[in-house]
Amino acid sequence: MIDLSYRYPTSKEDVLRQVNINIEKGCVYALIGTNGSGKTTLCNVMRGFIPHFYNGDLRGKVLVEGKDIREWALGDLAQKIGFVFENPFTQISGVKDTVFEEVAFGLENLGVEVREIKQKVKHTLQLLGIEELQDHKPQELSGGQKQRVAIASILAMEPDILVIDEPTSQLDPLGTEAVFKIIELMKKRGMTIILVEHKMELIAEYADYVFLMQDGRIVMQGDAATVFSDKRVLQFGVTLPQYALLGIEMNEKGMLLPRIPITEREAVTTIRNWLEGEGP
Ligand SMILES: Nc1ncnc2c1ncn2[C@@H]1O[C@H](COP(=O)(O)OP(=O)(O)OP(=O)(O)O)[C@@H](O)[C@H]1O
Repeated sequence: MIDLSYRYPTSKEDVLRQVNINIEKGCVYALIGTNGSGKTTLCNVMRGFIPHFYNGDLRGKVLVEGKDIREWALGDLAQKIGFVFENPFTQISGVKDTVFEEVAFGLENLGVEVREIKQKVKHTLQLLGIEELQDHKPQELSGGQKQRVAIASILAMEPDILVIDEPTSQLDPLGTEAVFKIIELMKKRGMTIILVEHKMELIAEYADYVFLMQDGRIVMQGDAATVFSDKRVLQFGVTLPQYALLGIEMNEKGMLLPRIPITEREAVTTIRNWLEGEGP
């Protein structure tokens, strides 16, 4: 995205302001920022809903594989970029009787041949470890199961890029962990993932790169370790992973760690090494 600015038809001012970001293949990107900072709008641009569904005023460039997003047909873009909504209830079609059919739905819409659909659905269900749900009614699943089925229905279409907007906001810790295990698995398979998430510990664990938004602008960006060791993040109304907060506090009290840990694992090793070496 180059100098991207956008205003919804009904909004008085720009909700994206001169956004410059570069998304590389195979990395996990996290979008963070306070409510209303523009994260979902940016996702809407990435998946082509802006400008294809929303009018408004879009300036600057969004290039997908070198071609401007305005020139992509939405159908072609949908095959390339999968999108998982915050609320799995919106994603489940409501017209299919079983999970198997639900996951097949997108492929049917793409006109894929029946035999191939069956193979792909089976493979996806296996990959996500939810084969046992295949004959269940989608409407009768738990929130966490629904979210996994929603993700499966997107992954079955084998997109190159997955955009996930707050996938775990409605889930309990176990459901959340299951979704992040899927994200990790997809990353290992070379998928590019763009994630909106408020739980900083999870971002620290899984994301390679972080974009921090405020008022429609990208105000900080960098690899997760760099952004999360920087106390300025707090000025933008966003919290830091608890391990980073601990590290920063220790440094401020003169207990100088060689680096700010951002995950539990890093915190344990860094503090253990510090205790064994320099120590209190
Ligand atoms: N369809 C719309 N029409 C007009 N304005 C909109 C529309 N959708 C969002 N906005 C405005 O655009 C701004 C950015 O909203 P957006 O939903 O992108 O923020 P966000 O960072 O995703 O927030 P949240 O964390 O609450 O989901 C807000 O001021 C919001 O009111």
